Amino acid sequence: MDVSRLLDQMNDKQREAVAAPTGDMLVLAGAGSGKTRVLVHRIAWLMEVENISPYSILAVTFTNKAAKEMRARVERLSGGALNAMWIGTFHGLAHRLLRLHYEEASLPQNFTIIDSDDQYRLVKRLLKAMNLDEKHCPPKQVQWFINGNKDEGLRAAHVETNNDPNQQKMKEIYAAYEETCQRSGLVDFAELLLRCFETMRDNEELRHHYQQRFRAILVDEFQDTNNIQYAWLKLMKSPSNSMMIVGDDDQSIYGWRGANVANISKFLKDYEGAGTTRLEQNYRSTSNILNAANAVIAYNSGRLGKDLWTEGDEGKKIALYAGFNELDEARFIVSRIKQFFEAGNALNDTAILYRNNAQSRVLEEALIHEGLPYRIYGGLRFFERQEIKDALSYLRLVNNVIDDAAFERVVNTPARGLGDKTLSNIRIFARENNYSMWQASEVMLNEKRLTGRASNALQSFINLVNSMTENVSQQALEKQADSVIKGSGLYAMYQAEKGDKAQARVENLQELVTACKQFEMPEEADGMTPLSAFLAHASLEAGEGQAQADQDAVQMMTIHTAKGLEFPLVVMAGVEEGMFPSSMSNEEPGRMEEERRLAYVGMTRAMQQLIITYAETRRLYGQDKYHTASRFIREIPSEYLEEIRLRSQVSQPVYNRFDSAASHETFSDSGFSLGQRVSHKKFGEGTVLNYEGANEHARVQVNFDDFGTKWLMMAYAKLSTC
Ligand SMILES: Nc1ncnc2c1ncn2[C@@H]1O[C@H](COP(=O)(O)OP(=O)(O)OP(=O)(O)O)[C@@H](O)[C@H]1O
Ligand SMILES: [Mg+2]
Repeated sequence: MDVSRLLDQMNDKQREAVAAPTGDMLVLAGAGSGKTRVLVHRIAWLMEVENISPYSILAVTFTNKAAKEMRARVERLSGGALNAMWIGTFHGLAHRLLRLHYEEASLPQNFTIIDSDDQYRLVKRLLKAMNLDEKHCPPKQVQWFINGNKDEGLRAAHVETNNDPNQQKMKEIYAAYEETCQRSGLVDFAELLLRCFETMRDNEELRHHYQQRFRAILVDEFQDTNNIQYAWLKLMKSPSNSMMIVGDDDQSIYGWRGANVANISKFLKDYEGAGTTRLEQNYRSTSNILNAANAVIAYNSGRLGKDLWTEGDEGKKIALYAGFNELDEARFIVSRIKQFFEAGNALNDTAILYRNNAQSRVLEEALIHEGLPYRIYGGLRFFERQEIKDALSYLRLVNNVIDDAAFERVVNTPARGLGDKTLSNIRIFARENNYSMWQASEVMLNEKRLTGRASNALQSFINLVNSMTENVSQQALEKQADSVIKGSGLYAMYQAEKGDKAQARVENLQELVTACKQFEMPEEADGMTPLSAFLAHASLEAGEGQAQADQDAVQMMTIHTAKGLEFPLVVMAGVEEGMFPSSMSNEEPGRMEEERRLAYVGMTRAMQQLIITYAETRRLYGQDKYHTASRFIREIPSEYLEEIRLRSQVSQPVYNRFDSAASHETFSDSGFSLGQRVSHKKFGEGTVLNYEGANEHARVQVNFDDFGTKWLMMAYAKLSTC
């Protein structure tokens, strides 16, 4: 049997781990040192050398994408399909076990999995049934409470309330929620893990069966396991099987969701015979990138300590660009990606990483503008996001009340007590009389065809849209968006919710106002109102840009989503204080160090080139905010950095150390530069935001104090400096 290929292209330490005698083992190593590669080769080794059947292997990883990739890599190495092998995420594997053993788990055979939105709705219904006010018990907070306890393995009956009335109330709701789910056969994500754990814990026969079946358990990204996941792994473990865990304490980035990096030391304590292998050579990144990342993470305390080095080339320095604003930043990023692409690289090899999903919008627009296809992972494109579609639907109604799709979407969002029955009556009446839903509603109200409650709810919706139409249609576009988002109750609805998802929705709504502010009327919009031109832009954009399934495309995602992946060119965008680290990281102990680990994860995704950008002013929540470079940039020794600066004729206010020479990219020969104050005969004074083209084709974008943002032809604009 030739197993040398399993040890090819491996250093001594890696080989040691792949070919170790069976036993428990920890591989603790920094980014790009080949942990995942070792794990994949170890699986093949166990099958071929230790004669362990694929049926007896259990491999766990963090995302479905990673699980799929891992299976493909093992199958390639061992040359055949391995259907009997269990590879999956914790949730996926727990689901599989519960389907197989629903009886032991006390679940109906056809139990239903509910996602976070379903869970939210269920909690809301429950609160109503219990006569509890959502103001005092916000549904998101209830969800947070339930899931947090489940992640710690606590049922309602186990929750300690310390006689705190608030906690007691939460506990009561949790108990009622458990009862409802059990009665209706519903299982939420946290329940998958907890129920699976309990089933294995309480059923000795079943536990023994799996302990014997799974002779080898392997876990990737172990640093992000939470307590219930670790407890479940422990149940699967017996003295006769072995467990290999690989991880990196410096890449633990899910603490905010209950992940517990201390599980690594717990593992070593729980399994005393476990050996530890440290991999220290990085094969992914150039030495400039790696040294910079090492320097940043060195600012954290309490690390398990690792030395990471590379034999790789020094490579290019990390390019650092300070955009004048977020538009300038996006334009720079896209131009660099274009250069990389034109030099013969694939777009698939480029990734733009950001801290929050809301940051994608400006980048998406810049990519579309340049005709570069892109793909967003782990999230929807901006104009397809639920809250954005809700807000746009209100704007669509303001623009045109007979828009039925918009009507249907928001007539009961936020909830105003309109039931399915009433809506279906309106639909039927509209169809029979060839009315739009809006017209049908008005007629039905006039003719008193609806019951009191439904009629009040519908009337309040009609009044709301009417008053929006009257009050806002004369305002500037971004004012219209702002009034509609607030007036509709959407903003308040998401703001009242707790949790990161709701927070992201609030940010996205604010970003929509910014999008309106930055919107420029295209030439073909002649005669259209700004609102209808913007709505056309939003729906066109929703259908544009996003790449086809296997099309070469720029990869866009949050840094969290990029964990474990690698790309030749990585751009980290929006690396500013307040954005990254996020402004909330000062509030909770340990959050700042978690943000720094996130910076480390982001930087170490880059193989050949890393570009870090930030914007000195950023329009956030409708206001221009001055930002300074992130502390993480300042933590990179300057020898690894190259600041991208071109000539400039104006000096900027000094916001940070990179501004000392204050020379933003300028457009040659025009005599103007970004950020400069200029004056126009008709529009008055403003600030230069952007430019494109050259000579007689040059266009300049100016944000006029009284007229908003406009693109002007340089040749005709006759701008003067102020
Ligand atoms: N001995 C080796 N020789 C050549 N290339 C290697 C070697 N070991 C790993 N690599 C390559 O280095 C890159 C990083 O490996 P891998 O993704 O396994 O690292 P990792 O430690 O899992 O990283 P992360 O912490 O980001 O998950 C991959 O492209 C891999 O193929
Ligand atoms: Mg990995």
